[in-house]
Amino acid sequence: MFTEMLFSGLRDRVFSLIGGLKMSAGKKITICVEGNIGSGKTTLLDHFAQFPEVKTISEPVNKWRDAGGHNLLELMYSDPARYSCMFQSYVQLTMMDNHTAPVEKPIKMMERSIHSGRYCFIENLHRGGLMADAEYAVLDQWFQWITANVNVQPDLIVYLRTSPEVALERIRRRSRDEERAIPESYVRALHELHEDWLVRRAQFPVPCQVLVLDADQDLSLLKEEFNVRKQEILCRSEVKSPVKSDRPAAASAAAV
Ligand SMILES: Nc1ncnc2c1ncn2[C@@H]1O[C@H](COP(=O)(O)OP(=O)(O)OP(=O)(O)O)[C@@H](O)[C@H]1O
Repeated sequence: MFTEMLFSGLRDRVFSLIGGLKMSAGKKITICVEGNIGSGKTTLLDHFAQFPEVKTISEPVNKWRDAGGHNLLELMYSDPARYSCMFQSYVQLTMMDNHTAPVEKPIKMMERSIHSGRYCFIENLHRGGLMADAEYAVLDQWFQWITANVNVQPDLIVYLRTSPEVALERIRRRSRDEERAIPESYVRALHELHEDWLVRRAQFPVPCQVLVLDADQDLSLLKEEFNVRKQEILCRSEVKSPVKSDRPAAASAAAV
């Protein structure tokens, strides 16, 4: 028991040292926070914003609510069949912007990624009959081009895993104007797509290691877990029970 503790302590120190060396060699780390609507992504980012080595890029939804004076989120929910392709093309642009934004600090932590846009949201709209085949094909070709030519590769995904019931309850409680009409089926379908992608790995590639956190727990307890697992979340120690990447190291996208 004592030897085990000593060994795991030593191992964490080694990983932390490697993380430190990676950063001191100028390699910046990007962490993407994923999870269903209402899973607590902004809470996690707000929590980590206090650390001097972390630059957070949170609430991309604010950009979607004010794109050149247009609330694209509202348009999308008011008539998804008409506006979801336009909306998702803007999401891809804003996500690519966030992935490539230069930061001074060693760690960039961003809310969502271009990957969840494609594998969860675009997929959901197309499967649900709200996006035409041709629109889906064009968005997919943009996605394939971007992931092959631009560095949108995260080092770690932190997946805030909720049950659809908890996500729905949080969405109802915060009552964001545009989200009032979200059907329960939409949140359930998004849950299944996050699970397919990040846990079951049923259909789409996972671009990096995944750390899964139980985000059904009360947000104050979740914040305690953020503290306890800070080293793992910041890529400084080995991720316990990770979901591993599908992407061979050599296949990662070229840097821009
Ligand atoms: N590709 C997309 N990526 C993210 N959100 C999208 C996308 N397409 C549509 N949306 C909508 O944007 C809104 C924001 O959802 P998102 O989960 O990104 O943030 P959030 O709910 O504020 O996060 P949290 O509550 O976990 O902090 C939701 O209404 C969601 O349905």
